[in-house]
Amino acid sequence: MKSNIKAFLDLVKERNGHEPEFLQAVEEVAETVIPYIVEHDIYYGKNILLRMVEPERVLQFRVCWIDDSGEIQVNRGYRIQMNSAIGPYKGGLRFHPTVNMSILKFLAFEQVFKNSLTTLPMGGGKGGSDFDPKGKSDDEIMRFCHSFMSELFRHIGSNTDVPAGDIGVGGREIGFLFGMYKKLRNEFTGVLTGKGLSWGGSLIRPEATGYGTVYFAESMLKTKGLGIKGKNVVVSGSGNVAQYAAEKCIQLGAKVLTLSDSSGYIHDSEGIDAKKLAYVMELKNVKRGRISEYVKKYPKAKFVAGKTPWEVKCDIALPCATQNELHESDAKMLLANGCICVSEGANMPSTIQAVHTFQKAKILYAPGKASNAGGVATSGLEMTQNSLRFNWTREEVDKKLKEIMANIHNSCIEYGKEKDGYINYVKGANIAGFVKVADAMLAQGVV
Ligand SMILES: NC(=O)C1=CN([C@@H]2O[C@H](COP(=O)(O)OP(=O)(O)OC[C@H]3O[C@@H](n4cnc5c(N)ncnc54)[C@H](O)[C@@H]3O)[C@@H](O)[C@H]2O)C=CC1
Ligand SMILES: O=C(O)CCC(=O)C(=O)O
Repeated sequence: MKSNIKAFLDLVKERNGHEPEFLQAVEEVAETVIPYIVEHDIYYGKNILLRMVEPERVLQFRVCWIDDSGEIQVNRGYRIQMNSAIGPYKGGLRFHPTVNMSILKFLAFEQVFKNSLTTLPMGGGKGGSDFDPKGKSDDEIMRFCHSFMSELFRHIGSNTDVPAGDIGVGGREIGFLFGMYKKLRNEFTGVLTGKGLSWGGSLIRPEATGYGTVYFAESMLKTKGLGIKGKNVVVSGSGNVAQYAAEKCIQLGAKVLTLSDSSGYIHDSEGIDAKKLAYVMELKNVKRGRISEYVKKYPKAKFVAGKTPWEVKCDIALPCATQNELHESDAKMLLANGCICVSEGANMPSTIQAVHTFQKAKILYAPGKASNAGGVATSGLEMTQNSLRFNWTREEVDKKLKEIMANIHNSCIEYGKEKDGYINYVKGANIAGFVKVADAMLAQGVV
């Protein structure tokens, strides 16, 4: 078995050697899916995984825009259309200076499995730009988004490819992108999700990724007869996913101790309550400030510069910032401090070594493609509402989100339960995600 995995990874490495994040995401899937393929004749010998690691289409384009001082800026725009076997390409756009082909291909690859797990008819894609929104005026953001869409509009559509937000792309950016798409196409369709409520958005979409991550943690804890109430929770990040993960933890009676950004983390040993979280939301979403400012407002809290929050003692860890933010040494520290549950809000926040450390200790560990799927699932619900030209209530969407997260948890148990009863959520998510896409690819032939 090991030689099958190695031979496959060597081939992928040969073609994509300069893309470390993509190779990491592929390795994590290959470790569990290749043994499954070898044991199942219908998938064996058909190079299905080899087909799945090759994007159906890769788009790269120039994005020129004029900054507030009148200077012409040039960025790179991308869209990776990874797999459309079970539905139109679907996945977010990331605007961050670190964006490159490796990062977007890893995200698009993960998205294929994640979207399949939701049970909704969505293929996988991802895109974005190396544009850095930090420090830009609203006008500059608008000019950039308009320019970005003036090329992307040719390649997307409500039945072709439906982008949404990710790091650096929230409601403001989706608005500007939608405005330009509508102008160029002269049509009002659900081509993007994460839209404002008055122009086609869904209730709960902003909350969905963070809420879903906590619902998934609840399901995992339940397998041990435990709950979230009264637990100490460490959250990384302070953006969309982190904010709503923290909000749901607070609502369920847990104590949220930390939040972070790329400059460091804040530790509030008294707990971040709803009022303090409202301050963070204003700070991050309106003033677009740094998390370190929290300690000026709440001086009993401390700011730890240049570090991640994994050194803080907790029961539950929710990594909600970015890829590879949790290393093997962090995993060991979390275990030594008594952490029993890790539910990933971010995409691939734990390194492969950190994942193996959690699994060896047999704690509850969920990979992002399962635990953060609530965001894209609710995007799927937004697409449905757009097609129906109808809006569901907050309660209806939240109920559907809870059901979807529970179904994903059940799929992980179905495909990931080991002989000794340990639930390997990585194996479960990878195989359950793979089966649906692979079956569709087999049915559609070699295309
Ligand atoms: N927005 C969504 O619906 C979904 C997002 N995700 C993932 O969740 C993660 C966070 O995304 P959002 O909250 O949407 O983005 P955001 O732009 O709202 O927030 C990103 C957060 O990550 C922090 N961050 C970024 N780079 C960092 C670094 N190098 N070190 C420490 N912190 C860093 C930022 O300071 C910010 O707090 C990403 O991995 C994203 O791919 C996953 C599923 C859906
Ligand atoms: O809602 C979407 O389509 C995008 C969500 C996303 O980018 C993700 O799940 O990582």
